[in-house]
Amino acid sequence: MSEILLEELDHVGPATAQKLNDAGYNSVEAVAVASPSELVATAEIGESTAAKIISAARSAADIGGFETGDFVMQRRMEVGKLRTGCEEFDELMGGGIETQSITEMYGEFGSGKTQIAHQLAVNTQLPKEMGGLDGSVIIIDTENTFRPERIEHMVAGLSHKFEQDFDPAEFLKNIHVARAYNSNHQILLVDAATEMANKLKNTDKPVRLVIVDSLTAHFRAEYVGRGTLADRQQKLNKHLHDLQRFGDLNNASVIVTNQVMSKPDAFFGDPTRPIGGHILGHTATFRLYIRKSKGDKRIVKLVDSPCLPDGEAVACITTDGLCDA
Ligand SMILES: Nc1ncnc2c1ncn2[C@@H]1O[C@H](COP(=O)(O)OP(=O)(O)OP(=O)(O)O)[C@@H](O)[C@H]1O
Repeated sequence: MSEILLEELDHVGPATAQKLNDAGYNSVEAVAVASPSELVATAEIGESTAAKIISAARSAADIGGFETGDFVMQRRMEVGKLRTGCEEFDELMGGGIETQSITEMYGEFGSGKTQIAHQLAVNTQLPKEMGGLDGSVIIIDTENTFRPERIEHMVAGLSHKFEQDFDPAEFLKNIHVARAYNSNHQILLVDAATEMANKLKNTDKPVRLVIVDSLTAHFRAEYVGRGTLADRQQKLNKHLHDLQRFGDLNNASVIVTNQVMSKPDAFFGDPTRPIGGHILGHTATFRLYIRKSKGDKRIVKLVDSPCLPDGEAVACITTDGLCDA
């Protein structure tokens, strides 16, 4: 990320910098990739000023351009796989949840998205030979669903599974949780996450997982009605790009949850369509549709992945956490 502040750009005075900040454009990069009409609408500045600001931001920003295939290959070779605790689920994902990718879990209320997210927050901390990423975790919690007790249960579950004494307190110490109070706050927390990740970068527990649970709840509550759809998608899109960048820079997995509409008759179209619609579909690299089955069983369906066949896995959610059915 560039060290240059917005107010240091040509054509940006303190008042405009403040407006841009309030609208969620808090870095030179964010402005550089915005469109003039976006800035006009959100920061209340004229079209020609907007264009000048964007052009200044583009010259100043540290925006990645082209890179050679061997470099891309090298980065791909560093991709880690985070095991879920359920073998069938891991197989479905080609060995586990990938780092440097966004994995979206969508499903109805109570389908188990938050439970799986908790389990991944625990597993990430395990050493690689146990299926973890030897890292720490950042959770952006939008609905107050993080439960430290569940982490304790799941760590106890791992102790049974690996016949080894894991200390739940140690696991809790490596999970950094922030409540997001609205969508703008949620977007800003990715910057805070970047700061945290930079701090932990050279420790023995660098950040290897970021969870946004729920990705879409605030956006859905704040942008109501068809007229606001474009704005909502634009903001969500920016947020997802920030998250993807975070994943790339930190070799971290990004998990986002998304509730699907549960009252089919109240909406148009397929009731199981996730809320973010098209933009989310194209940005999330792996999309998992989670649904409840009999008892504690859950069906995990992989939907359009770039390099894996679509398919389904059955997993169980128990007090000890996620396990084989
Ligand atoms: N301690 C536990 N032991 C066993 N199962 C549990 C436990 N806690 C929660 N569950 C299971 O997880 C379900 C809740 O799942 P979860 O909160 O992950 O849903 P969600 O998909 O995140 O829903 P929402 O969209 O409302 O956030 C419960 O209905 C229950 O079946």
